[in-house]
Amino acid sequence: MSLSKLWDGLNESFDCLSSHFHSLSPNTQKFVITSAGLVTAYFATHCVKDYLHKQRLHEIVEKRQTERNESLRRADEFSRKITEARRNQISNMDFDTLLAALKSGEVKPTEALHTYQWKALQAHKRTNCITLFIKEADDWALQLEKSPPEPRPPLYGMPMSLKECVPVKGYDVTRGYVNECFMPSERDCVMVEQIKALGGIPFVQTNVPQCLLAYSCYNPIYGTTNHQDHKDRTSGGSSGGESALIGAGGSLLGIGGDVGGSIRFPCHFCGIAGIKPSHIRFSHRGVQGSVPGRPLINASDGPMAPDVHTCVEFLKATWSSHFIHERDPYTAPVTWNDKHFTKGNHFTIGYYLDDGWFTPTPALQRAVLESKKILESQGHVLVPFKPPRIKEAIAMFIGAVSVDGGRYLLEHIGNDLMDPRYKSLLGLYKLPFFIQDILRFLVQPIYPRLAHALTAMPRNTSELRKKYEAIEQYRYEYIEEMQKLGLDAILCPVTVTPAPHHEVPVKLFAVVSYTGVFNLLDFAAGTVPVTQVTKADDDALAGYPTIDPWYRLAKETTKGAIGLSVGVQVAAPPFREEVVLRIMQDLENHHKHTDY
Ligand SMILES: CCCCCCCC/C=C\CCCCCCCC(=O)NCC(=O)O
Repeated sequence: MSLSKLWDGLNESFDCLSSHFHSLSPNTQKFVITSAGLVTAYFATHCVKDYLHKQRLHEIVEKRQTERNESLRRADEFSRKITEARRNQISNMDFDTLLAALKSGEVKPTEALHTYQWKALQAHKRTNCITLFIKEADDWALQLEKSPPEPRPPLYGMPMSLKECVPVKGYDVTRGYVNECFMPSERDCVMVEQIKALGGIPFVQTNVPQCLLAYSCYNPIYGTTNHQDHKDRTSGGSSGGESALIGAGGSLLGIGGDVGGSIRFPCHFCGIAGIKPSHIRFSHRGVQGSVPGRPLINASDGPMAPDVHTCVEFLKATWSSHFIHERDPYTAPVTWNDKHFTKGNHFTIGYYLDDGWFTPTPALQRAVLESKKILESQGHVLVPFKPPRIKEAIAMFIGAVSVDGGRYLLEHIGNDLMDPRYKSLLGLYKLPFFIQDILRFLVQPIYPRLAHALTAMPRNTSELRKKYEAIEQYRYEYIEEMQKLGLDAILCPVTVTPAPHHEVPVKLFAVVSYTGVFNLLDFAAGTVPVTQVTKADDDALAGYPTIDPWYRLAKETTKGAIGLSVGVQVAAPPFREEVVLRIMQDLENHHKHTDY
């Protein structure tokens, strides 16, 4: 339609309305004018309020960025308190060597701290992984130096990094929301209390995606964190600041959190190791996840490190006493079980390459097959395992994190500055249920998996109760399948792709079937790097399915990913964390002696 035609049309409509208006009685005319005025005033007030709110949020971001720059500057200044030669010397130490040097007094806690402040800054330049340095760390290190030389606590002087949502007194837990800036935690969470009691020094907080329910890493306060070697790819999420920092050498040990894979995705993407214990082995007092009120999908904190061995040492130390249970009686009083971890133990392990819901790209399947062979060569018994009803399990997972139909996320992101990349996901949540039903009907023939995801959210309390009942049943069904085969643990892919491009994860949420199932089951689940994407894997992508937009996206983002790290996932029922770690350690030991 040409502009002049449009103009003529508008004029005609206006004339028509105007003649109708003049034919009305004076009182009705007054009523129409007043109502129009009120409606206009309402919308104008709303727009102004919204504008002022956004302005205030931008000011908060600016203030926080100034504070962050000052925090980085200060850390840089402190990191220069030791000579470059000494720093290089400490820098080259692995976890065991540094810990031994700290305990023997060969390295002082302040020296270790200054070295890691410097290394973290270098990692930050590559990845944008740091939110704030913890300025009290210097005092804590000095206090440790002044403490009597014996007995040295197990993590004496070891600098440790924390995902931003692990509460530290005096520091925010923003979860990437601007609205939650400048609301510092009033006390340390139990994990931080324990780290300090063990002699560890929390020294830096790391970036997360806004809302935490994502395996990418960007938010409007601190920006986007990238993979240490590929700016255009994500370091993962939601513990993506941790994986980038550790992957780039800026920390030897960090704490992440996991509700659907937030430790395992980033470890796999960045080529490091990590484990999410079952939630009953760590306290969650004061710890906020993406969405509160998930009785059957709980948050699990856990260690992330360059290697499995460091995770083991950390967990041995934290579970060496009843420290956690004494502070939080809702946790189980279970200490480290060395019998399960003993070297040479042989386990029966169920394995699968494909969960039947989302076929992994070639490198991720190869990683499982090669790990199977390695574990067999070490005396473990590997048997094929078909995880039960994964299609239903993913719907249970989505339903359990969206018990309110996504309201909590919509309200929090809707009232904040939003990264536009979240639009598509929030768009789905925004749709009223009857539109979701229509959409489901329309997409069923071409995109049946999305249609299935659209059935996942409970619509009333009765459906919610049924959802919880279904999860309880699923847990026992899964355990029974394992018991029938005499399985101690499961070996499977971590997800579907290696580190994807930043914008992919929020669209490709369906891959959470591989990680989310173990949150649903509350199993211990960890990730260890075992290989890298090869040219042959890239070529094999030609045969990868393209039957729906999710598959096409997975294929597209995996193209050209040669050299990217690939991990495998190991999982076992609650209180079998040590079994998971033993298997991960066996894989790691094999790779230590053979370059992959
Ligand atoms: C109308 C249907 C809408 C479906 C919307 C799907 C909602 C999200 C479901 C899955 C998200 C998958 C990403 C999970 C990544 C890891 C999340 C995690 O562990 N976060 C930590 C935390 O929550 O604290």
